[in-house]
Formats: sequence, structure tokens, C-alpha cells
Amino acid sequence: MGSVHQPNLPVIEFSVKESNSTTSSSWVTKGVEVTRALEEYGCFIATYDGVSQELHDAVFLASQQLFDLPTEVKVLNTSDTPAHGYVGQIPLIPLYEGLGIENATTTLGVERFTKLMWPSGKHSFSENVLKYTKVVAELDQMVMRMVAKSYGIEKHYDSLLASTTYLLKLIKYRSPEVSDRNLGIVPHTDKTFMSILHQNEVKGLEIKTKDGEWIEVCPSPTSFIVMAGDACMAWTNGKIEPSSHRVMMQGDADRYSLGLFTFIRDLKIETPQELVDEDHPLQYKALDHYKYLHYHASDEGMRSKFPLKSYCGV
Ligand SMILES: O=C(O)CCC(=O)C(=O)O
Ligand SMILES: [Fe+2]
Repeated sequence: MGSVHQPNLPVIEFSVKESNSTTSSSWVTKGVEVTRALEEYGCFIATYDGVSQELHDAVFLASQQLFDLPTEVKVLNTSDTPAHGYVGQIPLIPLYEGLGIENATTTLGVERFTKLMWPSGKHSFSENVLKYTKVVAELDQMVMRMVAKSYGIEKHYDSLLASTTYLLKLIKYRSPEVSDRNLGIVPHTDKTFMSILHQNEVKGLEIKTKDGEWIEVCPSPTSFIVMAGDACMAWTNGKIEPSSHRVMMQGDADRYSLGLFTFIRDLKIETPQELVDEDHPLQYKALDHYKYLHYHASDEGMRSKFPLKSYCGV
């Protein structure tokens, strides 16, 4: 190892204060930086002051309490959409357990979930989760507005934003026993529009660069991994390509992570004309995001090496 070159992901600083200064020159410059990072790596590290240390600790504690519930309770979290409900006890990835909260930036969505898990109520869970999702959704919207502005497609982003829904995925990886493989989650790209990941103090997330190297992402309470999903690739005519990532577990501590995922509902995702020309012909037909999620979970979709292309490639 020793001299092996370890590339780093770009780190870009964000502040809640910035979300309204969308015309300042520093905002525009940052937008160019963000877009370049997404084009080059499919993701970047955002440092963000929106989640205080206190809120960080509170949501990870809430997550721990959630996973401590009996399996019979956790499986009550079902969904019509693949991988949006409870996922666990999968032989290929025995360390992994995930629970999804749909409409996670709304009081209704979060309270519905809380009631399902704690029928007699657990106000602190709803309160902290909602605080977290709202402030991280602001980061998502800042990033996407910057990308849209730098491509000159802001008005198209406005209509996408109006149809954006947020799924909060709470994830636990138990520490591997001697007989376990240490694979936490298999290499994959996200089927989302965008994903924002956050991990507790236990590392494990690895991201593959275009050169095929795996980069470890160091956990920090103020760092978020902003990552493009397949739907973003279709929207940007392939300019932004999602990165493959996986989780590898080591040591004897359990790992908790949070993913705030965006999906586009009730609107077909169409590549803006501004991104299509003779040198950049249209790559993807208009995409129904939820139908794509079902396709991806079908036998045909699972067999496909590149499901986005087999589903809606031109
Ligand atoms: O746990 C992590 O850090 C990554 C989770 C992930 O990649 C996913 O849920 O799609
Ligand atoms: Fe992922």
C-alpha cells in the first residue's frame, strides 16, 4: 500500500444562511464547483452547519431506539414502492437493516411512521426526525438550484421541485461476527434523483471513482455526502453520472447511517431542451420515476447491467 495514491472527494462548504442569496457571485461560483464535482465524481462532500451537534446526536439516538424495537414491529413498515419499507434479514447482506419514512419532510408522513412503530406515541422521535429532514432538504434544494442555474435550466428545476418527495432511510449495519463477510451493502448506484447520506462515527461507506478506485468516506457530524441518482442522470442527459458505492464493515461497533432520498412523483422527468444539441443527442426518454423503481425491482430490471438505459434509453 504505502505510496498508493488515495484520491479525495471534493469538499464544498454550505451554510443555511446562503439559501436565499442565489444571485450573489460567490453563490454562482459555488454552483459551478458543485456541478463540476458531480460531473467528475457523481458525488461530493458537503460540510453543512444546518444540523447542530445536538440534533445530530438526537437523530442517531432516535435511530438506535428504532432499530432496538422487535422485528415484528419493524416489519409493519411496508410500502407499495420497492425498498421504501422495512428491509432486513437478507442472506446476501445479513448485516443490513433499513427502514424508510415516506413524505419525511411532512408532519403527516413522520407522525404516521412514528405511530406505526410506537402506537402509544414517541414525540421526541417525530420532532427530531422532522427537524433533521427539513434542514437537510434545504441542502438538497440549494445544491439542485445551483446545478440548475449553472446549466441554465432553473425554470425546469422549479417544476421538478414542486413534484419532489423525500424518503428518509434509517439504516443499521450490525458489526460482523467472525463467520460473517464484512460486506454491509453491495456496490450499487442509487435509483433516486438525489441522495444525501450521513453516517455516525463508524466509517464504512466507500465510493468508486471513474478510475475504479474505492475511496473511504470519513464520518464527521458536519459532513454530508451529496450523491446523484439514476433519475438525475436521465434529467441531465447523462452529464451527471451516479457513482457506485458500497459499505464495508470492520471492528465491533454497529454502524448507523441516514439517507435523505428524493423522488419525483406525478411528473415525468424530461431532459430539458437546453441540454440537447447535435453533439449531445437525447439519451433518455421521459421517465416516470416510480414506474422505474418497480422496473428496477422486477426480474428483468434486476438482470439488467444498466437498468436506466434498458428502461428508458433512446
Ligand atoms: O450506509 C450508507 O452510508 C450507504 C447507504 C446506501 O448506499 C443506500 O441506502 O443506498
Ligand atoms: Fe446507495
